[in-house]
Amino acid sequence: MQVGIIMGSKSDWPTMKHAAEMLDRFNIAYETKVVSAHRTPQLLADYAGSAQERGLKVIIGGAGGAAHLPGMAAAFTNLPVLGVPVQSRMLKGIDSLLSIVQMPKGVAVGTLAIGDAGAANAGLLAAQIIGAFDSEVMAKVSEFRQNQTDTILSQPDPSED
Ligand SMILES: Nc1c(C(=O)O)ncn1[C@@H]1O[C@H](COP(=O)(O)O)[C@@H](O)[C@H]1O
Repeated sequence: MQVGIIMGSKSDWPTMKHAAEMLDRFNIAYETKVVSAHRTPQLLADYAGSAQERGLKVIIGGAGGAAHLPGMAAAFTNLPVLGVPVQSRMLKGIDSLLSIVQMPKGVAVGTLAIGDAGAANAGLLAAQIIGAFDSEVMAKVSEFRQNQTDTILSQPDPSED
C-alpha cells in the first residue's frame, strides 16, 4: 500500500471515496480505515506511528466538525499528511476547514478544499507526490491533465450550446 486513506467516521466515506477513485485512476494502491483522534485515540497513534515502516508514502485524512484527525496523524508520523475537511451538517464544513488548516508551525498538514472536490484533489496530490519519484505514475498524471484540458477545449462556446 502506498496511500492510507483514514477518516473519522464511516459517515465520511461518501466524501472520501473521491480520493480513492482518484487513486484508482493512477493504479496507486491504498487502504481505507476509520480512525478517530477522539473516539479511537490509541488506534490513531498506532496507525500513524507505524505508517512509514509499513511502506505508506502519503496519508490522506478526512474528518468533519472538530476535525483533529489529520493534525494528530501528522503529529505521529513524518509522512506527508493531506487533510480533507468533510462538510458538516451544522456549520457546512467551515468548522472542519478551520480545524484542519490552522496547524501550529513545525507540524504540517496540506489542507484541501471542503468536500468531494477536496477529497478528489487529495488523491490527485498524493499521486503527484508519489509521481515525483515514480515516472510511470507521473506519466499517468500528465495524461489525466491533458485529457481534462482537451475535454474543455473541445466544448462549444457557452452561447453556442
Ligand atoms: N472529526 C472527527 C474525528 C477526529 O478528528 O478524530 N473523529 C470523528 N470525527 C467526525 O465526526 C463527524 C461525525 O461522525 P458520526 O457521523 O460518526 O457521528 C464525522 O465527520 C467525523 O469525521
